[in-house]
Amino acid sequence: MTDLLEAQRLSVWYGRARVLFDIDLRVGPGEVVALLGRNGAGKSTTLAALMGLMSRVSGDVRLNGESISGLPTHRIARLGMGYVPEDRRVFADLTVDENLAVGRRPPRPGVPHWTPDMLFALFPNLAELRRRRAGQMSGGEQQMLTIARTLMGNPALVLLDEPSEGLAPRIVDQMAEALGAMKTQGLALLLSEQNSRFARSLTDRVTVIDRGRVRFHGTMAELDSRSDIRDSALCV
Ligand SMILES: Nc1ncnc2c1ncn2[C@@H]1O[C@H](COP(=O)(O)OP(=O)(O)OP(=O)(O)O)[C@@H](O)[C@H]1O
Repeated sequence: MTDLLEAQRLSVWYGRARVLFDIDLRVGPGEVVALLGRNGAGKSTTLAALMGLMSRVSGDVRLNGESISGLPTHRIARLGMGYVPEDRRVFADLTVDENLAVGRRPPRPGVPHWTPDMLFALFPNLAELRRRRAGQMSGGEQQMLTIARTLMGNPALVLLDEPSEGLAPRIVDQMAEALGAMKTQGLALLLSEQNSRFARSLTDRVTVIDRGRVRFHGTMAELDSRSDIRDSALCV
């Protein structure tokens, strides 16, 4: 079966400094893949490069078998890739309902078609705040709204950069539950995290990067038996 997302030999430079070295990565349809690594390992840069946000890049990235290397971000989004960066991207002056309306795109064949009601079932907190301006919501609520708005675009795959970062423990549990429900709907996810605790129950495969290089590809169970990788490349 064709992978939904496949990156081969992805390399990125910030100016003259190379920060990613030939990263290979793949996500199958409906699969959840965790990109793990310490602070500064290159997770955010990898996701930004996949989304077409980095200017100095080499390698090949394919979505549904078609090359998206060099395409501008809005074209990649239109082809079905959603992106939730680490810093929340809500329209602060717009209400929750209005933020969702801004994200709305036509349904896409073969992938979940999200409606506001489905999203409010996924994120019950947002249902109670429909008329609240996003700028007046907590960080966790804004994070949920960013994800919900991304889902309104009916993506086939969502890249999530450290979705549990900075959230209160109770909200982290809600986030993990929501990601599980997204997976159940058939959505593929590529999420970056510093450690393997969050979302481990929904992760099908793991890629560990360290100083811009892939150190490990495999299942969570295989990673659990690799104390060398966990000790040297992860925060545990
Ligand atoms: N704008 C930038 N200019 C120069 N170097 C950068 C820039 N952003 C990141 N880097 C460097 O690129 C490398 C990878 O950073 P990146 O943010 O991708 O790591 P990360 O694994 O996502 O870490 P974090 O958990 O802190 O987000 C680091 O060495 C970082 O210092």
